[in-house]
Amino acid sequence: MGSTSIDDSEFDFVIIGGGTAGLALASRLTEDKAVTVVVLEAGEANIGAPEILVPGQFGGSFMNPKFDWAFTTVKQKFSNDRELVWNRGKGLGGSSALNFYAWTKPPAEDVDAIEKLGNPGWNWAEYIKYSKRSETFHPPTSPSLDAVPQEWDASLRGSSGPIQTTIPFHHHTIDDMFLGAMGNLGFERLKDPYGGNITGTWIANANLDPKDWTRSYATTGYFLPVRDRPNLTVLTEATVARIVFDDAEGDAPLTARGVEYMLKDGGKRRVNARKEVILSAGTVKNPQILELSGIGRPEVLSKIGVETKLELMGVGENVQEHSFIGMSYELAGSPPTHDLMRDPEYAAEARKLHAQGLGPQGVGITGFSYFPLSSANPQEAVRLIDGVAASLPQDKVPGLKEQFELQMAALRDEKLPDLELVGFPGLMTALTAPEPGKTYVTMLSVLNHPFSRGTIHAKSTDPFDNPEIDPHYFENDFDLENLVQHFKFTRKLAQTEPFKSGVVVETCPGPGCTSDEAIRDYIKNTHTTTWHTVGSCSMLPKEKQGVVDPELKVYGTTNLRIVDISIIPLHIAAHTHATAYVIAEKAADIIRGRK
Ligand SMILES: Cc1cc2nc3c(=O)[nH]c(=O)nc-3n(C[C@H](O)[C@H](O)[C@H](O)COP(=O)(O)OP(=O)(O)OC[C@H]3O[C@@H](n4cnc5c(N)ncnc54)[C@H](O)[C@@H]3O)c2cc1C
Repeated sequence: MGSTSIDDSEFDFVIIGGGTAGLALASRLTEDKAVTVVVLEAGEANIGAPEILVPGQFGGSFMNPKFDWAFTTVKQKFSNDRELVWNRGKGLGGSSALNFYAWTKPPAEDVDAIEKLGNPGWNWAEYIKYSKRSETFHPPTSPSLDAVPQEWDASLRGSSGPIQTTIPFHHHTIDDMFLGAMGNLGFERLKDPYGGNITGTWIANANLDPKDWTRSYATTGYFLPVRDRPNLTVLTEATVARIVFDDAEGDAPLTARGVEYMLKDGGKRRVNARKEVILSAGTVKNPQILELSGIGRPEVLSKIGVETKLELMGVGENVQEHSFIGMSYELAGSPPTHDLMRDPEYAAEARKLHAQGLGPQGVGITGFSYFPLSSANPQEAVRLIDGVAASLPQDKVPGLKEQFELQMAALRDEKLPDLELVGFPGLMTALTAPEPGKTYVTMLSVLNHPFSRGTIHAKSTDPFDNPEIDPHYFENDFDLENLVQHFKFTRKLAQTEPFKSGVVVETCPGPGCTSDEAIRDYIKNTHTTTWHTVGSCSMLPKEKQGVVDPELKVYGTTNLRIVDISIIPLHIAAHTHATAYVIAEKAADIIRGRK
């Protein structure tokens, strides 16, 4: 790892972005000693940083430029003109260094839908094969197992992959309340949600290494064990400005020869690619890098004064975003939660205990539930589903019709989830301040399959100028109405035992928020990114506004691929960390000709 010593040198593969997928891919490609790889990462190495490694600090490094890009969206017309902050991981490991440790996988149908959109080989069977390759699951043992009684199906888990996963040892009272009340409302408790069925309630695993209860992520799992390979070079604080192509005659495909990158001091450098350039800079930055390289929508490129080398209408389009709202409740009897960390003495003691593999720092977000709209409110589900079917702009954008058909089929399928509810052990809503000595639960409602589509485009030729992010939140009314149903369902849950006796009062938004208009306003004023944005470089047929083909190659190029979650063309009901590794593992096989 270094900073400036690779000027003008040549590598077989140049990977842009040392994040989740980028590092995983670099590690797999350099298993072949004959292949050389360089990874260029805009952020710092951050190796050994306690802000990354020690769990239980959810959001603790948000807005810190060492760890967080802290992007902002443009004003959101349907969210009361708010500009939302989008935290995304910066530095080695990317967002895997910043995330909240929830290790989840999608329903099989969501992955199969990606194949149905024109991507042979991107299905559940392949997903599970590559997901197993990326992980080592550590079954909990006593005393963890006594604290959180669990069943699991070992056949669904990996046993020798780089990312360590387990069940956090800290037991939450709120999980008993939440999952107990869901059970009393008739929702099934799943033995193991990692086999393609997630509908029901369950305890999630976390990407924690039980050896010392620290974060297992792309850096510790994929990079550090191989950092001394002579064929792997990783350069940090190197911001890629653009990909450099050979001049192509007429409509001949473009061949990438290397990339230009900028050092912190503004110095411009170049590195060359013998075989391929691979873009793994994430959903937000990939479209900007393509556009600065002359690939994208001509009207976007001409606006910023970049000559169009390759017209590709899908670049920066089809952006899909999970968004969530929280509803907070004060807990009866103040059982321990993350809230106690606000007390400096308690936090210091927690850090000491963590060093011994004990205490609340090992806390995870574990109580999860996914369920269809119809089981939240059958009458409203019919009304809303019929309403959205009638409202969809079927032919406006190429490729959307097929996506919406799959989304409608999923909405009408009473076995598939449309709602996600997660129990966060602590106050995670911003409108009310926590009171000393009191503890809280925040029920998080997550929109998984939005119908609104956003855009992300470069707004200047300066690679340090972040792109214009416009997620078009709630442009399709169904997305808002779906969250209204989430909200009402959470109120019903709070009236169900044992949740009911476990809480004193709803603190946010509070019992005064009752009319549909007030609920909508609360959602618009408080919803936030769930940090899982996909789609800006969708894997779809080119005429459907695809950017990459099923081999992840950018249309109209001979040797430029995209490998990260930006290629997901239709959002999945899962947090996206595990899926980023699936994409990288599969990409490695595609590139090595082993698929
Ligand atoms: C706050 C937060 C919480 C989350 N919580 C969870 C969770 O609990 N569970 C879960 O499953 N998922 C979670 N996620 C989502 C998950 O972590 C991400 O979806 C996943 O890590 C994305 O991987 P990626 O490879 O697509 O992008 P990233 O990991 O973001 O990698 C992109 C990399 O490219 C670098 N880069 C960008 N531009 C340039 C450039 N011009 N030059 C060089 N390098 C560049 C970035 O710095 C970054 O390192 C969370 C994400 C965040 C941000």
